[in-house]
Amino acid sequence: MSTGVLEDRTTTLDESNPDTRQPSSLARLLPFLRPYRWHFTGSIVVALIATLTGLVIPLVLQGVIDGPITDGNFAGVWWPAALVLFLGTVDAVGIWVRRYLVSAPSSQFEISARAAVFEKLQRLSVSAHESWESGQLLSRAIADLSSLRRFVAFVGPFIIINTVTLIVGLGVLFVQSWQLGLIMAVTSVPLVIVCTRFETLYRVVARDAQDQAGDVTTTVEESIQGIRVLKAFGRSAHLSRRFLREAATLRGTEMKKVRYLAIVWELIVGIPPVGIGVMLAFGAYSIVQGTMTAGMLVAAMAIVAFLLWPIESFGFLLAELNNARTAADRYWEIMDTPETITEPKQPVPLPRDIRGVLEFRGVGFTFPDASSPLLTDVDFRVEPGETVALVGVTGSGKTALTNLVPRLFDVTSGSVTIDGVDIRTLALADLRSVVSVAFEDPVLFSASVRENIALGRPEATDADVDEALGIAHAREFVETLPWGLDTRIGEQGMSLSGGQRQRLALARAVLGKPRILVLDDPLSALDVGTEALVQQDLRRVLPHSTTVLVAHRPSTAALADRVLYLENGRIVEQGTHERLLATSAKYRHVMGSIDV
Ligand SMILES: Nc1ncnc2c1ncn2[C@@H]1O[C@H](COP(=O)(O)OP(=O)(O)OP(=O)(O)O)[C@@H](O)[C@H]1O
Repeated sequence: MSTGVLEDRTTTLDESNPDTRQPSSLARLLPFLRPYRWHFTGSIVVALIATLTGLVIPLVLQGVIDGPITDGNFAGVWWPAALVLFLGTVDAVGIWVRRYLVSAPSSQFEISARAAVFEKLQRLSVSAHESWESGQLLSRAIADLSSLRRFVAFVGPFIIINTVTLIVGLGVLFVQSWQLGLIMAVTSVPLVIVCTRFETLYRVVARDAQDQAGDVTTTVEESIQGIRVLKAFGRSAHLSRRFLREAATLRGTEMKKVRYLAIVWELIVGIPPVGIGVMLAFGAYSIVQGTMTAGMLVAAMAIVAFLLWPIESFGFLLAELNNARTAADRYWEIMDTPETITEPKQPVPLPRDIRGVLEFRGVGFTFPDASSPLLTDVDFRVEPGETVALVGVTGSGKTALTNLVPRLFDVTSGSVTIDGVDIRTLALADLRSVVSVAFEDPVLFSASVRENIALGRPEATDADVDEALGIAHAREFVETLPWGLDTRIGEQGMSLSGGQRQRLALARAVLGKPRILVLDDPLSALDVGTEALVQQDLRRVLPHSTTVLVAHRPSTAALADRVLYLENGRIVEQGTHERLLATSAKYRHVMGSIDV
């Protein structure tokens, strides 16, 4: 896959001007939370009540010191002690209720956002997928969404809770003694400056770290998928070095994050004691002067001690806020990718009793990232029951042409029609219900043989599946599998040979005798004997469909009623296989016949 887009994406955040980031990427997630708005509001209210009860304790302390203790009345301590116990219980219950209220909704948020990104990936065109590295997609769909869940469950609420706690605490301090409140407020100014600066710096490294984690995921994923090639070519060590290099880069960025965090923590933890010292000195002086009671000073100190955690937690909360913002930016980069293969606004219904006349009319096609057209003025018509083979040198555009029929790509000029209807005006589900495809590289999923074959037609009966297996000459080997049709194959199941996989992909394509069949060199991995057997049966079923068949071998081309010879994206010759063999030197060359 291309790396260019990754490079583009890692630089979408202009480091010199961090404000180029979409400011509302987190706010755009609110619709996911709307169904649980009362849970989240309730959890914040409960947490606020629980936290603010803690602020009452210093006032109780003041009452005890200036009252019963000063008066030597020990019996007067019981009620305040019971009150403190009650406030502590309220705090503990509040913590539990808050967690109870947010845990299920925040997990549900993660699931919904992940489902939305998965659906978006399904809707995105093949070209969009080709422009993203798979690891980047994985890290966005998995790690970034976990970071967002932490944000909605914990970080976001606590930014609100701690801010309110600080404001209320400062207010109580001002009411107690405006001088002590002022000292505390002045001490907060450097903290605000530190936090703002930290926020700006951390945002850039947070983005780098998340992109680099995507690179590492890509390398791991590629090394697992390509393990055979890597081993066969002895390149495992090379990939290990790449992995270690990327992991080291990521480690460097993570260490940078830790350094920023350490500095900010140091300042956040270090600055308040200066204020506390000044407050203590002022308080002691005031007590001596008789303008403040000992209880007032103890209460003020207890309030400041109570506010230390909300202050200190801001370093961590701001770091998490930035991780979440970057995660949200990266999430919306996927969600905002334009969908190029779209449903028509008002789909034309499929013609009743569809015949399956497939026509390419003046078709031109250029890949989205290519500078010149691949296909030019391609005109041909395939009648129902007819089989047309596409032949041409490698890279001449045969696969690209077949991809236009199920709209994996859209034509850039001209049109492709089925029974005279432009396929772009049909609903995608309708189009794909009449077009069946077998790709050159047969992809099987982690599922049973039956599920793999009935992928496009889940309603297919056992008899349909059996017939398709028969046509692809796959019945025998499927019967030898441990659980027959129910054997799990694909990535996490039984390994099959290339020819077996290809036959299952062919069975999947011919299942239910589709109106239009697109086969990209479907027999290339079969031995000559098996190929001959499959061809015999294919010959029997092809007349039921309109078939476009990419052929590299004479035996495959011979299945077709007509052959189109592609050169530089144009059809330059056409006729029956035999006629082209007899008349075209180019054709004979491509078919591997000795030129005469
Ligand atoms: N996604 C893409 N973006 C840009 N160019 C592409 C893309 N996919 C394929 N190409 C280029 O388009 C050209 C035609 O590719 P295509 O796969 O259609 O050839 P083909 O005739 O089927 O070849 P083969 O016989 O080797 O299968 C090639 O030069 C290929 O590099």
